[in-house]
Amino acid sequence: MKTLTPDVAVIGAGTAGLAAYRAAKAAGASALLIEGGAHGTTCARVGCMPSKLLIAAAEAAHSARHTAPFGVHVDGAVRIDGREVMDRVKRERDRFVGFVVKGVLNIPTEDRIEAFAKFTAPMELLVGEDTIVKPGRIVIATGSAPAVPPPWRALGDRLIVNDDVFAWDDLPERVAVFGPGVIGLELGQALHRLGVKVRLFGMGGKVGPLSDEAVIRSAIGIFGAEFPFSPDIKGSDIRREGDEVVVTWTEAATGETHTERFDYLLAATGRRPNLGKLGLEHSGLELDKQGVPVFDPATLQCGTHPVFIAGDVNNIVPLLHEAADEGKTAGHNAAVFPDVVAGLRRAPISVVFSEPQIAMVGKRRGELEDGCYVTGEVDFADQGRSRVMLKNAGLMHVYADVRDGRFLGAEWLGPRAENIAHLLAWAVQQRLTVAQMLDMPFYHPVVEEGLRTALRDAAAHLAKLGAAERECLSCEDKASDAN
Ligand SMILES: Cc1cc2nc3c(=O)[nH]c(=O)nc-3n(C[C@H](O)[C@H](O)[C@H](O)COP(=O)(O)OP(=O)(O)OC[C@H]3O[C@@H](n4cnc5c(N)ncnc54)[C@H](O)[C@@H]3O)c2cc1C
Ligand SMILES: NC(=O)c1ccc[n+]([C@@H]2O[C@H](COP(=O)([O-])OP(=O)(O)OC[C@H]3O[C@@H](n4cnc5c(N)ncnc54)[C@H](O)[C@@H]3O)[C@@H](O)[C@H]2O)c1
Repeated sequence: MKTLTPDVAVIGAGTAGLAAYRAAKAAGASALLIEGGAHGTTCARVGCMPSKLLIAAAEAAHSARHTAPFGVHVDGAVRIDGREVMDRVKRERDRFVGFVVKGVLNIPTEDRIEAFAKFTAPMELLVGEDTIVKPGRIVIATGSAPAVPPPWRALGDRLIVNDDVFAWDDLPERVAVFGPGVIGLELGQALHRLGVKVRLFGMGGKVGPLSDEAVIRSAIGIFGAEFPFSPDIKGSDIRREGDEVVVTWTEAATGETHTERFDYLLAATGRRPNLGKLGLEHSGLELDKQGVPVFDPATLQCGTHPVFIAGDVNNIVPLLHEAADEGKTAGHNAAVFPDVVAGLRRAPISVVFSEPQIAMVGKRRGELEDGCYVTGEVDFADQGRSRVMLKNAGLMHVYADVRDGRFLGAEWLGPRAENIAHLLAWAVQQRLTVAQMLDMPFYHPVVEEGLRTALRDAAAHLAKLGAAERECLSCEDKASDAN
């Protein structure tokens, strides 16, 4: 048995772990990076990048099929070669993974171990079978994994998750996608556009990360018009017959029961932190009800222990740029412990790469208190530039503080949302008011003119408020931490 005593041990060489390792080293600590699975990060191997590659192929197919309204006709069938689609997805994915792996291989060999780590005592890790690590500080950056309802395991190899999709050599014929969250929506729509027979199933009528009911209704209408979408089912029965998955479900809205057969069930029903095999019961850390160590979201420190937790595993905001920021905070704080500092927290931003795209910035509608904000709206159906491009679908809601007109956040689906989301997130971070945003330039004709319509609508609502409504003493605290 070998014993190592680095200043900092980082468990997990994903986006957060790599950032933590680099930050710890930059702050002058010795650091050990421990990776139990494949190098290359979730984002590059089975997450952000392969999903966007699949979506890009789907967009190409969709565009090719929808030229006629412009008077442009593609004579002959649009043919999708599933093998070629998957070949490009995997080739390009491997290229992205290759860059990450190259970066890992540049880390000195004495600074990395390839084996799973688990706590055997507070501040003691067993790594693999023959190494004990007794570090001064620990960063937990073990990421997350799909949360699959246990009864579905009976489907055997007909049950798949996102990782399996990106291992396909060819596209299947029929896939039941469960979970209309971010992953289910992105992959479900892409597969549909690539000619796979898809039905997207949800429970409770939610879509993606949206919390604004009007925007959710718009999303259900738009996606439901494009592919079979059952956003709110109850009483489903899922079983395997031969190589088929047979799904029987009841639509909550109509009470109608249906049965359909598929080749696979893709579980996109959420993700949960990778903590199960970490031996946290030996760590001395206080755990919350979900079994996640209790930690300070600013410093990422777990209680008063010299242990930090970063990335998807802490379940704050499971997004790539957040994992990178948190990794940096955790690694730096581990190196300088006990002089820990609050890390950078940027304005919230998230984008779903469906079409239309969904985006959210700043405060979600569900986080705002009634009476404390006004809503400005634009429907993209009549928005000039969107109509020109025949991308005129979607609804945007922007929220502004009743007291000072400060822009609080937005939820929407619509064209070019990935770009507009950045303008708006920057506005949130700069604490701009709606009036200040309306003083900024808007070119013509651009989709951003739709945003201006929503901001003008919010400004009009603000102008109508009386002095008492503006005072809104009840929402003082909520609004002050809107950033
Ligand atoms: C399909 C999909 C699409 C996505 N698309 C986007 C997107 O478009 N934009 C976006 O911002 N985010 C997206 N995400 C989310 C993003 O991928 C994650 O937020 C990010 O990868 C999290 O990084 P991480 O470092 O926390 O975890 P990971 O990259 O998963 O790293 C954790 C590492 O820890 C290792 N590990 C686990 N347990 C142990 C142990 N006990 N010992 C040693 N090592 C261990 C794992 O093997 C893994 O390598 C997507 C996710 C998925 C699944
Ligand atoms: N574009 C992006 O930035 C991007 C893309 C993919 C993933 N991600 C990250 O990955 C995280 C996980 O994504 P996800 O889509 O797995 O989770 P999610 O939490 O976004 O969605 C899970 C969905 O599954 C539904 N659900 C749960 N159990 C169900 C059941 N039995 N039947 C039907 N529906 C059920 C939930 O109601 C929810 O709508 C996201 O929160 C996001 O942070 C980001």
